[in-house]
Amino acid sequence: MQIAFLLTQTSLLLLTHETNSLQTVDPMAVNKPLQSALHVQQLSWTVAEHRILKNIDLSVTQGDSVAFIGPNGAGKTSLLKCIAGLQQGYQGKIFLQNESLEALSTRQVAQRIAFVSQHQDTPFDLTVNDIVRMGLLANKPLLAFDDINDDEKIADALHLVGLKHKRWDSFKTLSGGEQQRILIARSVIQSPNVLIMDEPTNHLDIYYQHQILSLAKKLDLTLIFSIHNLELASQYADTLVLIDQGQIVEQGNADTVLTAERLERVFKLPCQVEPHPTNPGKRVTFFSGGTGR
Ligand SMILES: Nc1ncnc2c1ncn2[C@@H]1O[C@H](COP(=O)(O)OP(=O)(O)OP(=O)(O)O)[C@@H](O)[C@H]1O
Repeated sequence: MQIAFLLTQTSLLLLTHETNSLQTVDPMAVNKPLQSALHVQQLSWTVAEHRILKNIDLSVTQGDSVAFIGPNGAGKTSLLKCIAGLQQGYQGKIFLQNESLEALSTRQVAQRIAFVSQHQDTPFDLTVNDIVRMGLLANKPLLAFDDINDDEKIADALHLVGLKHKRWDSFKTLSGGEQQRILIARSVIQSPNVLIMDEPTNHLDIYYQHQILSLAKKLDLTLIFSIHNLELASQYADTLVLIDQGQIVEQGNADTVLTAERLERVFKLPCQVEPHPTNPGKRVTFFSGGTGR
C-alpha cells in the first residue's frame, strides 16, 4: 500500500511501506490521463466486393504492447497495414496520437510508425548498413548527407540488436532471425512512437522468437504485432485482439480473451487453456478432431 504525502505544490513523496523507500514523484504525472497512441473507429475495408475488415473499433494506449491473433485470412495483416498507412481506400477513421492518419503526410506517418513486414526480400544487394540507414530518412531532408551522428546512430542500433559485427555484410546473406533484428534496428533509428510487426516470429526458431519479442518490448515503444503462437502472444502482449473473418471477436488481457470455449469456436478445434506453469501468460493446447472450417 502506498501513502502519498503532499510536501510542496510541485513535488510529492511516495512512501512505499514494503520497501520503506521514498521516491520523488512529479505531481503532474499523478492522475494524468493515459495518452492515446492509436484510435481506430469503425474501420472497414473492402476489396473486389469482399469485405475484409468490418467495423473495427480499437484503442491503444501509449506504451502498451498489443497482439493481433486469429486464424489465417482473419484480416490481421490488412488491419496492420491500414494502421501503418499502407492501405488506402478504407472507411472509418484512424487516429495516431489523436491526429487523423489521413491528415498526415507519408513522412509524418513514418516519423510516428515503423513497420516490419513479414516479407523482407530486397531486390538489390544491399548491406546491413544500407538497410538500417533507411530508418534515418523519416527524419532527414531527402537529399541531406550523412553526418557523424548518423554513423553513430546506425552503430548504436546495430549494437542494440547484437549485430554490430554484421554491419558491412550483405543483408541477403543473413539468417531470417538476423534479418528480423536488422529490421528492428532500422525501426529504432526511425525513432517512431509505434512499432508494428507483422508476424515477426515467422520462420524463426523458438530461441529467436523469444529474442525478437523481448527485444521489441524492451524498446519501450507502443508495440503492435500479429502472431499465431497464442502462448507467446499472452506472454509478451498486454492486450490481445482476437480477429476472425474481419471482425474483432474479443479484446483485453489474456484472461479475458483466451478462453477455451472462444478459441474452440474461432479455430474450430477442441482446446484447453491453463496458466503457463513457468512463463507469464497462458498455456494453450489444441486437440485434433475439430468440426472443420
Ligand atoms: N490486396 C488484396 N486483394 C484481395 N484480397 C486481399 C488483399 N489483401 C488481403 N486480401 C484478403 O483478405 C483476407 C485477409 O487477409 P490478411 O492477410 O489480412 O489475413 P491474416 O489474418 O493476416 O492472415 P494470415 O494469418 O494467413 O497471414 C484474405 O482472405 C486475403 O486473401
